[in-house]
Amino acid sequence: MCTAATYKTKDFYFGRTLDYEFSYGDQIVITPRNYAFNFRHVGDMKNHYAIIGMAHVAEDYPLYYDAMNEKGVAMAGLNFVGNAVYAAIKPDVENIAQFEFIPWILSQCSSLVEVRELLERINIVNTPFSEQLPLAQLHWIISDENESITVESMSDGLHIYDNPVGVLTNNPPFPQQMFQLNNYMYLSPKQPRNTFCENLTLDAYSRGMGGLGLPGDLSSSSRFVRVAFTKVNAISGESEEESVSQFFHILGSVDQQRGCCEVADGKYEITLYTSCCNVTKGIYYYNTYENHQISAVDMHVENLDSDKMICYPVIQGERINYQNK
Ligand SMILES: C[C@H](CCC(=O)NCCS(=O)(=O)O)[C@H]1CC[C@H]2[C@@H]3[C@H](O)C[C@@H]4C[C@H](O)CC[C@]4(C)[C@H]3C[C@H](O)[C@]12C
Repeated sequence: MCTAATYKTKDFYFGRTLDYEFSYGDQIVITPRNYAFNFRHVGDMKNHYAIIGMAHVAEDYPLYYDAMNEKGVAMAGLNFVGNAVYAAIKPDVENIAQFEFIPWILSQCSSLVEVRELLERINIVNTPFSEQLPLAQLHWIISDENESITVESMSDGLHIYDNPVGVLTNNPPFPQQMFQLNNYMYLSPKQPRNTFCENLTLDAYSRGMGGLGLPGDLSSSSRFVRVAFTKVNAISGESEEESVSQFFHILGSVDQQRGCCEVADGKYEITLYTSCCNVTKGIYYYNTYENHQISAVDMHVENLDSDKMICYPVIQGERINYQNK
């Protein structure tokens, strides 16, 4: 399971949890403007917008999971198992392999308006990266500071949905996820009033009772409602520290602890990492299951005119701040 969310204070923030039972070996990867992307079916792109995100690197190629570009567009791929279907190659369209989708969009779009234009000509195709790294069944959230969309490639074609709540999890398809929010419109951060029966004396005996009924389990539809409720009600100061901290708290509402979601005998899904992109400033923040300290990589500290990928290892291991030794 995975969850993605957007958040706006003074700057625009975008991030995700990546939940799985093992890591593919991830790094924070910057592809500067002159790193050549060799797209399988549409040829080479020698220069483009710079990109930073979490990726698995194979054959000197960044297989991004989530990323943003220097122009303020961000996107993430989340599992969509059993529903994602990629097309065969077609003439007169831009055939982009599933693993190329993030670089294709982020290398050339400076806004969601441009993303929508590019998506009119795209065909997401079923070309695998390699035998060892076959197709991943994903859907995507793409955002700038003004709007978000969800992209789902299914057996009946490519769907592009407005995503007015700015969150995404996994199955079922996005329209069903949005529809179920109707069931929770009574939820509120305020204390409830007794509308049950005026002749009964009912007591709001605990704080937080306006949220009674918010689903607490780890299923993707429950996480969708929970992170949506948390995100739309979350209040933060405008400073970078307050905003980043609040963003991690929002995704903390759907954090997965080892042992609570068994995926095979003795194998458990956990939140391997949580990311928070300051999309306005190009800073990639993250923490991991084993390291709660927030680490960051700022793309603008690097030479973004380079033609070589720049990689930073994910820092693991808890760093505990002893106060008396
Ligand atoms: C497993 C990840 C998704 C996590 C997730 O959504 N879990 C939910 C599980 S479930 O639905 O609830 O069952 C996905 C997100 C991005 C994926 C990676 C990226 O797409 C990049 C490449 C793409 C290659 O085709 C396969 C390897 C890969 C390196 C992918 C491996 C894996 O499928 C990743 C890491």
